[in-house]
Amino acid sequence: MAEVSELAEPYLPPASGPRELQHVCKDDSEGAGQPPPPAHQDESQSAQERPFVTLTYASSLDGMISLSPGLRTTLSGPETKNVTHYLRLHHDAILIGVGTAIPDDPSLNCRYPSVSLDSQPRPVVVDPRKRFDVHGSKLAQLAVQGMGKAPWLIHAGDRKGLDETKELAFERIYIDSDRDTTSPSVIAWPLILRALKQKGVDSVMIEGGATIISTLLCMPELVDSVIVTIAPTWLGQGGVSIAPAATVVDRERRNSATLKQTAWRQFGADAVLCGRMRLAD
Ligand SMILES: NC(=O)C1=CN([C@@H]2O[C@H](COP(=O)(O)OP(=O)(O)OC[C@H]3O[C@@H](n4cnc5c(N)ncnc54)[C@H](O)[C@@H]3O)[C@@H](O)[C@H]2O)C=CC1
Ligand SMILES: Nc1nc(O)c(N)c(N[C@@H]2O[C@H](COP(=O)(O)O)[C@@H](O)[C@H]2O)n1
Repeated sequence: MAEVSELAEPYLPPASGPRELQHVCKDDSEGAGQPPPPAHQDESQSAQERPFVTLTYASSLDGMISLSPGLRTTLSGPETKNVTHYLRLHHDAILIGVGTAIPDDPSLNCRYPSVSLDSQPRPVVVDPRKRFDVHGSKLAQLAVQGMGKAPWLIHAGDRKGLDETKELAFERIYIDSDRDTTSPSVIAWPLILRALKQKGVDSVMIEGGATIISTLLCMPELVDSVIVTIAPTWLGQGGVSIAPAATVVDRERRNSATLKQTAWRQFGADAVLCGRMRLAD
């Protein structure tokens, strides 16, 4: 536990404890080896209107997060799964997309012994068109058993016409779709994050899947920390990879996303990389 907190604490939401950086691998990249600034150091408008956002996932050495679309794939060993539970305990909410919720049927709770329901994170599923059958899900089951908070389901829809629907085991939240896109089921991320903030969520850990992580890596202004487990294995072609959209400036390819203030540590056979998003020049 001490090793996890030594590595992760500087990258956690502000209320989560002291922020001193240790165990940093020195390299030549910007900020490596330097203590990262306190969370939300530049208090921009967006930082106040949204929760602290951590992106986290487990990746293979070929940048894959599952063997094939919709196939739950274990990459983290027990030691790094423990890191995930530590991180879950330090966030108000855990968010995934419906593309993960349907195949994985996840629990999304912190499975440390004797964690009270009050300290459990709120599971949130972005499911614009209500594809997820929450009634039979593990999330609803855990909520009824008092082992996790009732999940929130985010749907695309006109808030004026549809009130929030609350049930014992889950709650539906409707957010207008993004008027800037042609798809009626795409919700702008600032609106999703603002809705969470308005409902009292001060920190959210976004665990996947590939679509959501890849999208948010292209929105560094919305992301405070990135924590990636790297497992010493290759999943092979045909897997689901994390790959932000290509960036082309003046017809030249540029890196799409880069971390700064990185810190690494080994847990079992896996490495855990922590960093902050470098904003585009
Ligand atoms: N190794 C790891 O750490 C993890 C692996 N996974 C794996 O990832 C795979 C799933 O990835 P994906 O299929 O990409 O699914 P995803 O979980 O990223 O969900 C994508 C779906 O979420 C909804 N969505 C996303 N952004 C939205 C927005 N802005 N507005 C409205 N709706 C939005 C859409 O319905 C979209 O089809 C699974 O195989 C799962 O096992 C998932 C999480 C973590
Ligand atoms: N940290 C991590 N390592 C892996 O190897 C994974 N496959 C995932 N997946 C994410 O964790 C969710 C499952 O959580 P529960 O154990 O059911 O609580 C899954 O839905 C992905 O978001 N994560």
